[in-house]
Formats: sequence, C-alpha cells, structure tokens
Amino acid sequence: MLTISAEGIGKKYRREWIFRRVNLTLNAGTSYTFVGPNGSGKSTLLQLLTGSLPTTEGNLIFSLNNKLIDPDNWFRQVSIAAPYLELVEELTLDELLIFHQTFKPFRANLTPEAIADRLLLTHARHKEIKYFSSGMKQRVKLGLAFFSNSPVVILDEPTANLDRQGAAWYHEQVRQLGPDQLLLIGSNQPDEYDFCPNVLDVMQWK
Ligand SMILES: Nc1ncnc2c1ncn2[C@@H]1O[C@H](COP(=O)(O)OP(=O)(O)OP(=O)(O)O)[C@@H](O)[C@H]1O
Repeated sequence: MLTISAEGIGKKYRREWIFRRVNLTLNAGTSYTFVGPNGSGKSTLLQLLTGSLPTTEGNLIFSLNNKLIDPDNWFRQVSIAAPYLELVEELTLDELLIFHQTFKPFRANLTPEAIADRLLLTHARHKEIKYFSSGMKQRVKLGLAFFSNSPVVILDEPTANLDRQGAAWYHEQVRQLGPDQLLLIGSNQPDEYDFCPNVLDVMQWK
C-alpha cells in the first residue's frame, strides 16, 4: 500500500510560519480533504505533499509496501489539478492530450480520443485551449489528473468554475477512482468533499 507520512513538517515564507508540527499518515485506498479559511495554507500543504515545494522543517516519507520511494521520483506517482497550474493554451485539446501522455501515460492505455469522450469534449478536440470556457478548462485539468496512470490524485478547489453538470461529472470521476488510489483535496466547498471520510482542518497546525 502507498503511504505518505508527515513527521513534524512545517512551512515558513519569509518570517511567517504558515503551519508547523504537522504529523499525518495518509494511506492509499481512501480520500483526505484539507479545509480552512482563505490563506490558511491548504494549497501550500498540498504542494509539499506533491514534492514540488520543500518543507522548512520536518520530514515527508513516501513509501510503497513499506519500501521507501526516493523523493526525487515521487512526482511520478502524483497527478495534480490546481487553479495555479495552467494548461498550454496554444495547443488544441488533442495536441494537449498527446503532449501530456508523452511524460505521463493515461490509465488503462486510454487514447486521447477516449479521454476527450470522457471529458464530454469530443466536439472541442480540435479547438485551442485558449478558446475554451473556464468550466471546460477546469474539466480538462481534472481529467488530466483523474485519467493519468498515477496512484496519487491531488485536487485543489476541484469544482471551481464547474456548473451543476460539471460538478456531477466530478463526483462520477471520484467514484471511479481505483481501490489503491489516494485522493487528496483542498477545499472550502462542502459539496465537493461530501463523500470524503477524512476531513482535516489546517487551522489545527497554526
Ligand atoms: N510563494 C509565496 N511566498 C510568500 N507567501 C506565500 C507564498 N505562497 C503562499 N503564501 C502565503 O501562504 C499563506 C497560505 O496560502 P495558501 O495559498 O496555501 O492558502 P489556502 O488555504 O490555499 O488559501 P485559499 O483558500 O485562498 O486558496 C498565505 O498567507 C499566502 O499569502
């Protein structure tokens, strides 16, 4: 089983501690949601867990079946969708999906055509991303995270810009995650984590 252990981790920007003494064990096969007010540190914590941002103190330990995963290879296990991660706007949807799978293969050998179908965007396969609506872009971001062959799926504000149909689509994709996957969410919207058994308030680490 894949596990992330946080041992006393903290993050400081300049002189300000965003959080300290975070002790957590996150196990695959379930989901965890980090909640808290704007600016409380949800996105920062998720970025530490992706390995893309260094901790200021403490240790993050990644393991698979009790074997340590080299932190330098951790990124291979993770797919993330977040408001601050942009899509390549000059590419068409088809081009973007082909580009993406060269460095992160899709689950079960899904083809770009099949992904576009699952995104409900078959009609927009040849349109440049820059001409997509904000909800269409959000669905693409979520799809790249859901359909990549990664055991860890990290979603920051997953239903931002989604309409009711898009939110229902998001819930359907969550239900289809595999039993060995780990889902981590950062959210302020209860209806985007209503299924999640583990809700953690980042304010406890202030
Ligand atoms: N690169 C940075 N340099 C300095 N301060 C930063 C940086 N990134 C984030 N911060 C600060 O860290 C704190 C936590 O920000 P973060 O984005 O993690 O909060 P959040 O809980 O995700 O907020 P929101 O709900 O608004 O998305 C904020 O005070 C923010 O200003």
